Amino acid sequence: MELDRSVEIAREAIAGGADWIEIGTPLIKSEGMDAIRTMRKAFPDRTILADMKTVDTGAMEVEMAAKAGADVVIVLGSADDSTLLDALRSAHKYGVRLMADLISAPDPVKRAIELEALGVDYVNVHIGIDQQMTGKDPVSLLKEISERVDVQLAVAGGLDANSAVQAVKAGARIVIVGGNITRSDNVTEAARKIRQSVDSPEAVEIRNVGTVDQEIRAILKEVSTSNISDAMHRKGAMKGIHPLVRGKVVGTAVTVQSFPGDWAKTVEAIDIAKKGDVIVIYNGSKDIACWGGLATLSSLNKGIAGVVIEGAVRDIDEIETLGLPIYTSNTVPNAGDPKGFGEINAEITCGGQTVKPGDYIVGDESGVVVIPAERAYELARRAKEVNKTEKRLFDEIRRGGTLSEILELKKWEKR
Ligand SMILES: O=C([C@H](O)CO)[C@H](O)[C@H](O)COP(=O)(O)O
Repeated sequence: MELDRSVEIAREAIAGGADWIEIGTPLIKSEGMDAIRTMRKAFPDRTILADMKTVDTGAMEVEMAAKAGADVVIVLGSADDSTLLDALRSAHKYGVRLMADLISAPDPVKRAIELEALGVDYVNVHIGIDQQMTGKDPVSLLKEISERVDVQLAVAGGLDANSAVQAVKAGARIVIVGGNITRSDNVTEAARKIRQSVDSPEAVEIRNVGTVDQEIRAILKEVSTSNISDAMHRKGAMKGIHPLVRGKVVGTAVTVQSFPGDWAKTVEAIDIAKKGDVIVIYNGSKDIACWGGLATLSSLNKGIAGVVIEGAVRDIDEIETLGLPIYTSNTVPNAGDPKGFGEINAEITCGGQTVKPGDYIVGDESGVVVIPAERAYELARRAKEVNKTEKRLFDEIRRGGTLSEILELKKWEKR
């Protein structure tokens, strides 16, 4: 099934204008050389690129890929020269071309010059998927390398219609696109967009993604708390906190440590919070409210994005009319008194999660997740990848079949 799905995705990508089919390393690891054989058979006229990521026994791995039907084989650029030279001998013997991949090479510019001298057919300027999640992209490196070598350059690393144009302008002859085509819910359309932008770069308007914070917020608005929790290896979700008023919340935390029934700090936090912040409160009592309608209206006046409370809320009818998204563990009619104990913007625990001021908080109909500020960009990007994969799966299930069939659940159960 894994292979059937890949063939189908490749077919849809070709319909959108893809020239080459790259067989990615994960598919090769999962299915072995059969992945190459199957693609060769399905697409006899296409160039098949086998991403072997060979780091040793260059000759043997190139031979295997060539005999299975590859036209171009990827060897790691950071492999020893002896591996590259033997891979080249094998490539010449079996009539395939060699692409050296600069992924994680310590000095990629120097290595590109060396690889050209060794005689590889292509050098791939590649930022790996994990590196992409930390904000790296291949285009600036590509510019630098293209000024120093004449060998044909390929580029890969999270490219979309926008960055593919920049890559072509920076000197790429081959544009390798993975997730932005294969995980799309409309593979043909996604491939067509990339094709158009590569063919007519002048027609593409280069968009500005803004500050890192703006980019994080924009991505988090697109994804769900479930996507984020998956990206965090199932962590990050608050326990026992549920949506009270419908609506999505994305913002940075202003934290409040307060004590049962004491609503002074919870309300003072509204004055400290800035537009777009989320107030996150630990109150410690599910039986006395520390938040109500007047606090909610005050929050709306300040542009606060939402409120998360481990504790109790009252004035629910008013709050529903006001519409500020609130997540809480309980509702009661009775409030306590403003005594002034507690702290604003200290590290707290809310819903079983540690929350620091400035952490990103996302709430939706499923609940609330906390994203540590120092990993927010990476986790937002990873959540976006989860979201893309799910969209693709939705599309496949809509065509018929079931989730376990499509994922081959039985095959991948732990043994
Ligand atoms: O080579 C790749 C990666 O290392 C996993 O094997 C990808 O095919 C390559 O990065 C292209 O995919 P995207 O980065 O998702 O465009």
